[in-house]
Amino acid sequence: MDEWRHLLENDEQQKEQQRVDLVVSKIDNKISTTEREYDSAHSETKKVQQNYADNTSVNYFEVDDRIETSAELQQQRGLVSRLTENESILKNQLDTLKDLKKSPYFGRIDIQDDGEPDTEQLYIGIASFENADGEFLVYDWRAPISSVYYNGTLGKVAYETPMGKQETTLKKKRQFQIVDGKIRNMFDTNETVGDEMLQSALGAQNDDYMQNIVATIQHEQNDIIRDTKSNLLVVQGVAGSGKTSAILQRIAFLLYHSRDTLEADQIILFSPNKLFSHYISEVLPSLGERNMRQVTFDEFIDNRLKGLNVQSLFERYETDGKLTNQQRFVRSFKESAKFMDEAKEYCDNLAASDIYFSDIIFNEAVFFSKREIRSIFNSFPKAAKVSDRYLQTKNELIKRLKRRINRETQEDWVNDEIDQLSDEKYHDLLAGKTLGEFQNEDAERFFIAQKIVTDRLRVVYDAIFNDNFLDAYMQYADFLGKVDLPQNIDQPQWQQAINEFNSSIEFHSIKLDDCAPLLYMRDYICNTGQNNTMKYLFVDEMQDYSVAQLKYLRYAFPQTKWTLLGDSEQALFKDVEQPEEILRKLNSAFKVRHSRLISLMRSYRSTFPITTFAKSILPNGADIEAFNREGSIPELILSTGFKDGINQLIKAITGQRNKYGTVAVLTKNMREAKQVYEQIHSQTDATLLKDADRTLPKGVLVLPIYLAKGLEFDSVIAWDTSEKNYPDASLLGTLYTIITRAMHHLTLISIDSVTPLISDESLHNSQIKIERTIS
Ligand SMILES: Nc1ncnc2c1ncn2[C@@H]1O[C@H](COP(=O)(O)OP(=O)(O)OP(=O)(O)O)[C@@H](O)[C@H]1O
Repeated sequence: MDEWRHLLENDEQQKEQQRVDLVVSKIDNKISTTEREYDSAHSETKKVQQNYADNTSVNYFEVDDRIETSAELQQQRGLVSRLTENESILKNQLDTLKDLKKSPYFGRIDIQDDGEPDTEQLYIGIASFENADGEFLVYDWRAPISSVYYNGTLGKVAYETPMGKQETTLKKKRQFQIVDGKIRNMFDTNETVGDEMLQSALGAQNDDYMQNIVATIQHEQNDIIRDTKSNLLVVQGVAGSGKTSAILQRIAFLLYHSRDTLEADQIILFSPNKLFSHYISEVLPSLGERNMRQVTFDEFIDNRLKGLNVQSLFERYETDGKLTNQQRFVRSFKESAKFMDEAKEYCDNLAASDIYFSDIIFNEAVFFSKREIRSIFNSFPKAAKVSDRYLQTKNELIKRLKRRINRETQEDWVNDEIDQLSDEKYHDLLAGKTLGEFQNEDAERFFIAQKIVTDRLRVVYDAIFNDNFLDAYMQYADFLGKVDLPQNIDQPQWQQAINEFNSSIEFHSIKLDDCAPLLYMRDYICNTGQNNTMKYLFVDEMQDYSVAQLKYLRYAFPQTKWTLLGDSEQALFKDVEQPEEILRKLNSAFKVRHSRLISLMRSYRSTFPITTFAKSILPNGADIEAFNREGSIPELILSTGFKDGINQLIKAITGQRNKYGTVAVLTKNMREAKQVYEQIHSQTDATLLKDADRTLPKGVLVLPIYLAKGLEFDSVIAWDTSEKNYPDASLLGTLYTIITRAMHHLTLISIDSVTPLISDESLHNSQIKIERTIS
């Protein structure tokens, strides 16, 4: 009987292979024609570019000729950019076709619509592919019907289309693993996506880059990927549950779903660190899409507070010792939605006399005094919004500057300067004007004089344009002095916080908790800092953001739909907050309609024994579902003192390095990472990773956990999980995050007695293998 089934299966596989061969040959033909189109597009672009280059060097000094040339050049420039765009579209098509050729599809569904006599077979791959008659040989995984593959079990199924919900009957679901045009594996399944496929995807060794998960997307991940209705989508997912994978697939999905209205650079992702940005950078290109914008919160803030040394979240981890209760209250007040609301209210009610205007200085003298600026502000109706009055003040300052420029053109120094201009410089200043355009010589001279004075006074213009006439730091300090304090904060503690703010500003630096409210106040008064072109905003590791920071992002990107992802258990150096609580806070802070919380409880990254151990250290760990992948039990090495610990570490590294491509030694902070690195680098090929690093080398890596957020490694060694180093629950998230970076193997090294965060129960239940060194 078994033999009979085997023969049948073989027969089926042969038939499927024939189809793969056919599709591959059609893809091959398409590749050839696209290559020809690409070559001719490329030579066309080169020809036009050459022509453009030849033309830019002619007739430079004759004003009249230059105008003519410039119109012609503009036309050519437009042509070059159209041709380059066409060329890059063809190049993308070629890349996608080449990927398709290797593995044209990964799924097949057989469906039968009501009333139809036959079933239809649809094949699903990373992109669609049609034959010459317009028949789909491969359907894009994002097409409406493809959702059936990810969601449905056999029988009646429904799927969303642009025309509304459709129903059909799913008769068969088949999965393929096709490598270089050959079917390696195929099987029919009734599950969402069979476990065998997942096993093989997850069992692979870590790569430098994250892989797309298109062939094995799970049902609950599919909900995240295909959600187009929520304005605020919050994903709480346990470590390794595929949050990051799901949002990258979601971005690819959105780009497909709204391809006429959405561009990749209208999507922005806030990522936890620069290594992470690099790690995920290949997922979208592997799906044939361009990458979205990516930025870390630190980079974003740095860019907006130029000239100040902004404390990063990482510096905060490193420098903050244990906070007193009062310090914690101050921080959480500054990070709250209430504080931001108070800041807004303060700004809305500012009278002219309350605003900290600054003089605009030119050549060490006052050009516009703060008194003048304040009286301009005061001249606009008091009923108007402060930001409107401010904007009108800005416009008035620009008007006055222009008048000053016109007056200044009559001055002797300007005439002297014009007389000394070389012909070449003179023509440069005329840029774009023909001599005949001026009524007379005086008009021409006035035009040149205006240019010279404008150039000279550019600093004043820039000061107005960049809002330097508002002293945002003083304004913020004034707000700090006036805000209503919550009951739990003592006045002297608050005064100390104000003093600290003032003295750090004197040294051109600012603490992280002051950044969001200060920027918000400055931008809100000045009517700036808003980007209206972004349509989607994603925040990964949302538990690392304060509500105040998220509120500022909300202000900065007002037109965006939000997707926030995180894991409340992975909060570093702070207490855990429940996801429902986070959503409640965000809902009330943002006042959005259509918000949704999705929880992912299944963890895919680590082997079963590692996830089982990770669960055991969390109070609610039992809710986490471990994906069933075999592996060895995590090891705990109890060393006797630092020196012994380092010896054990070197031994563990050597053992792991024989088996795996990457072994990461993860520490609590940078200080420890440096200390460990110093001790081991002469005996291992270790690399110490720092804040600014953007790429992940292979081999042995030593890094603090905050740089490893969102990443994963074949083998992880957690450094010094001792009682001394992890004394209480405030470090539970840190330890949990370290443990869950491991894909295949986990070792913990503890100097003397182990942290109480690892319970006796897990030690006794053989969830971890203990080794003691003998001194
Ligand atoms: N459906 C899937 N198919 C194949 N692999 C998957 C799937 N879902 C997740 N994975 C794999 O599991 C690992 C963890 O995924 P990912 O990094 O997206 O999780 P995460 O929830 O963002 O993790 P963390 O919060 O711990 O950083 C990755 O290697 C990813 O490729």
